[in-house]
Amino acid sequence: MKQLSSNRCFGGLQNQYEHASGVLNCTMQVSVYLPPAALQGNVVPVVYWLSGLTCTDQNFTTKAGAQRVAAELGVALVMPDTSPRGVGVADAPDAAYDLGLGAGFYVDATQGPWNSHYRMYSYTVDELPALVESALNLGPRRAICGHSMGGHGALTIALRNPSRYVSVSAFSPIVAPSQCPWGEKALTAYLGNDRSAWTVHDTVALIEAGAAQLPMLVDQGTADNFLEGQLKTPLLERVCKRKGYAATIRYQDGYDHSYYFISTFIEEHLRFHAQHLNAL
Ligand SMILES: N[C@@H](CCC(=O)N[C@@H](CSC=O)C(=O)NCC(=O)O)C(=O)O
Repeated sequence: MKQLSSNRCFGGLQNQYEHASGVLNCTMQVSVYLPPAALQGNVVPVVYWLSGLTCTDQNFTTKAGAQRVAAELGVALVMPDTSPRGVGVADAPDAAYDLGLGAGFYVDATQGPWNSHYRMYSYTVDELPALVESALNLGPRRAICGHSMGGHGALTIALRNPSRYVSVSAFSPIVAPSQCPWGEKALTAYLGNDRSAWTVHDTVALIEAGAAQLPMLVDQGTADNFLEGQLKTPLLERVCKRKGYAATIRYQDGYDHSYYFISTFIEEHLRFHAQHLNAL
């Protein structure tokens, strides 16, 4: 990994790196916060953060204000980009914000022209942790968290890989991409028309199918413009109740979809993850 920048932050370091990705077939950027404990030579656990539509590795890094609590708790934060990038990487024909660049949806595309680069599921689950954790001496204890499209990514990735993550949390996640316009558009493009291929990338469908329990926290703002049409949190509440899945799902009064919401509650999410990361 080539270091692009490094800034002292709450006694730790906020770094940005560039690396070649064999899985995505392009060069990627990733931001990493190293808490003071890591700089003192301790092997610290990691919270992976997955961002939403239009984001890069920089949105959460610069807007969420997560570093102060990560420093206190002694956890590293890893913030990847949301899609492959660069020359030859396909984008939506109309440069739409909800498909292509900035909108990888954390799936491995099987359909052209996306399938030569868009493999964000394998990148997030396998390639990135292997690279970052060995290069920076982090882990192996991990938690995963995300927002909106990234909340969908965090939930589906954790549900499919419960042995790799001790806990999962999400802000305003797309809980059922098979049942909303953002998800239907992206999953059709990346995975094709056969909806049976979509179910492993749909939180509600995974829980319906009996996914293993792991500690799960979800926060959703009541003033979020996307709640009714895209995020559909009640579908998650209903499937959890029906299947006896013990998730904590909270509605936060008056909060919208923005990083102001995330910055308000990120401390609670990091403390939730630290409780499980340190229990091992
Ligand atoms: N431009 C779009 C909406 C884009 C948007 O709100 N992106 C969110 C994530 S939405 C779900 O994945 C985001 O995180 N934006 C970056 C930020 O820094 O706020 C529209 O106008 O509808």
